[in-house]
Amino acid sequence: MVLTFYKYQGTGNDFVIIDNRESIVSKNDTKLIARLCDRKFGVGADGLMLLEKPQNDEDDFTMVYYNADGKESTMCGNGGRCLVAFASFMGVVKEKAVFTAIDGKHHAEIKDGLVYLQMQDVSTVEEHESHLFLDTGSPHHVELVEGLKEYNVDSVGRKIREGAPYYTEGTNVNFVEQLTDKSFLVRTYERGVEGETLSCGTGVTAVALAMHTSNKTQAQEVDIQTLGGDLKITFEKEEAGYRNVYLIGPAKQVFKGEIEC
Ligand SMILES: N[C@H](CCC[C@H](N)C(=O)O)C(=O)O
Repeated sequence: MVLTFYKYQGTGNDFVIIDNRESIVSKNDTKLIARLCDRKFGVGADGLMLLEKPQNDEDDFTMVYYNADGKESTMCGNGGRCLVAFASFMGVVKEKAVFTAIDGKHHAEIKDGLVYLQMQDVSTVEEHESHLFLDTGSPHHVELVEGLKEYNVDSVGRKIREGAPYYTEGTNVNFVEQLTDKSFLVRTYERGVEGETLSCGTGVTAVALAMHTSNKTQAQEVDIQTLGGDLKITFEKEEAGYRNVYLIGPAKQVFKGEIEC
């Protein structure tokens, strides 16, 4: 079968996207999905998304996300932004979108060439001695480090991801360096890619909320620099946690292709 796919990237986090509204790809074909994400034997990507038919009247579409290992995973923030851009490119939506992903309903808007993606509310931010932990649709361990540019993200990130208390379930690991009173540099070891990615959307969202929780910033609009580009996170602090959390940034189509599979 010849499969048409689209390659997108959001601040360097890259994805294969397939319009699967006619169910050409079976949702549990782990082997095919891992092959498509393979950077030597396939297209190559950090993850893959299927654009699926909506499951209810309010939604425009459904998002299904897979890590590069071919297994369905939790929410992908950069992937969600890319899927909204793809849905607009395909004429499924104009500049506003409502869709359901594994962590629930999301509203999004394309404005001034950027995709604004509303993330789920976050009710709990765990504060530990050396780090913070929270779930922004995917699990995130967040720790401040010095000299982040030279830091060995891959090996230290892997140890944390595999060790206590995460073990097999794992977590994403975000290393942070404060730049100003409302901006940070972030590098992320991403679960399921099992390596550093150029950026991680749910990760930078977690960092922004963690830095606010630990009083490193009082701002409710935080700028994050990643190796793949710049993202902005806006949010409202409420009694217990955070709401109206938005992940804002670019999402670009790199190429369209066909692959025999
Ligand atoms: N690999 C992550 C999901 C994708 C996260 C990242 N690509 C993002 O933009 O949020 C996990 O298994 O938790």
